Amino acid sequence: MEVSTAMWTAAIVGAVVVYWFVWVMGAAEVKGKRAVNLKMGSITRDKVQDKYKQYWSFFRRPKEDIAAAADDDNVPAFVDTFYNLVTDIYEWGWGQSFHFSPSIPGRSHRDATRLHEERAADLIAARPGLRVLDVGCGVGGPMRAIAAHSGAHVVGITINEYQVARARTHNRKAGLDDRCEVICGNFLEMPFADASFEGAYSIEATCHAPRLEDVYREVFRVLKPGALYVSYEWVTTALYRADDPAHVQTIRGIEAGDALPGLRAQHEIAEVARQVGFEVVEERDLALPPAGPWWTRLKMGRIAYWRNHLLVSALTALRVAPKGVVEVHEMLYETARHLSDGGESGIFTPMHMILCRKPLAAPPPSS
Ligand SMILES: C=C(CC[C@@H](C)[C@H]1CC[C@H]2C3=CC[C@H]4[C@H](C)[C@@H](O)CC[C@]4(C)[C@H]3CC[C@]12C)C(C)C
Ligand SMILES: C[S@@+](CC[C@H](N)C(=O)[O-])C[C@H]1O[C@@H](n2cnc3c(N)ncnc32)[C@H](O)[C@@H]1O
Repeated sequence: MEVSTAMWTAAIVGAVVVYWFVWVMGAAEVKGKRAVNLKMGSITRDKVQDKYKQYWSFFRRPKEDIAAAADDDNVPAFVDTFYNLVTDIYEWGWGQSFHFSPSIPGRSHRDATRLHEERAADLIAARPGLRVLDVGCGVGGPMRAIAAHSGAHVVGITINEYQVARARTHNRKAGLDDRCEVICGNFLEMPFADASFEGAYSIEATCHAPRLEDVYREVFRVLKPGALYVSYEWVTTALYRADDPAHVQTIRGIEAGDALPGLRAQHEIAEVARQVGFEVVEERDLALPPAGPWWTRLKMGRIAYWRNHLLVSALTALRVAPKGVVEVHEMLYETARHLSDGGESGIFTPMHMILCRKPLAAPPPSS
């Protein structure tokens, strides 16, 4: 073979490999983002690394320190920063639904995710003609599944502007923008009138609230009497021992890498719901058998991790992705390790389900 032919062949093979690596493998989820489009939300390129450092020094502290420094009120702002940093990576590597679901033998992750979302819609009896609130809606994966499944009109709220833009784009593309609305706001002080919704749900979102009662009280306020609310909560289980250093390390790792001001214990959830005036209809850990393990999807393996790591490193070196993405990706990888340790050891669940009803004649909530 002539030298020039060999060089051309090598160049073509190289181009195909790069194309496959970045555009095909880079879109880890079929409908996810591509790695070449990784932005960092509304943060300008030159500020990404600084924002990451600020985020990390805020959330790596234990909850007692966040509370002692009277930093509770700053939590929503740092949660907003967190979602600027991770939203594109989540979409790229996970899809448009930012939550876990029990694995189902023989079914894809996408099916398992959709069924977990439809279960929430069924629990609150969402149906055509009802106006339902999605508390902490992300980029709207669950909202679209629930609107399509139930026929209800869904209004989502998220603290992060960038997610609002992404969710609206996805809603339009899915042809669901007439039934899916997205509002930017704080779920601790919602911009909605009293008794303006006929149902509500939150999927792995209220764990970001420094005090769960603040968000439950707001949900209670905006629901009509008789309406149902279901939440999938992140909690520590009865197996968690605060005197076991390995347990503490796992839970601290989950909190720091997921912008959580402090995980609550499973038994506290119903107490808080009742305290704000809800009637608790049902409570169940959806991760318990016969449910298949939710954490297996997280065990991406060294090869997949290195592929993604190499990709974000290369894109940063080429200045396609902003500086700081590699650090954020590294943090997520560590977080995934803590999450799967938490799942495997049984000390943590991301799907403690609580179904509540606002009583028809509401007694005054205790403060
Ligand atoms: C409910 C929340 C988020 C839950 C999950 C959607 C995310 C938690 C950890 C995330 C990930 C960890 C590892 C990443 C990996 C290193 C990267 O290459 C591709 C994306 C990940 C798989 C990423 C995807 C989303 C998570 C699973 C919290 C915040 C309350
Ligand atoms: C892990 S994501 C889950 C998103 C969505 N429920 C899903 O399953 O795809 C958590 C969501 O809660 C939102 N959130 C966190 N704190 C919030 C707050 N104080 N007000 C409004 N939204 C908030 C985040 O912006 C994000 O959209």
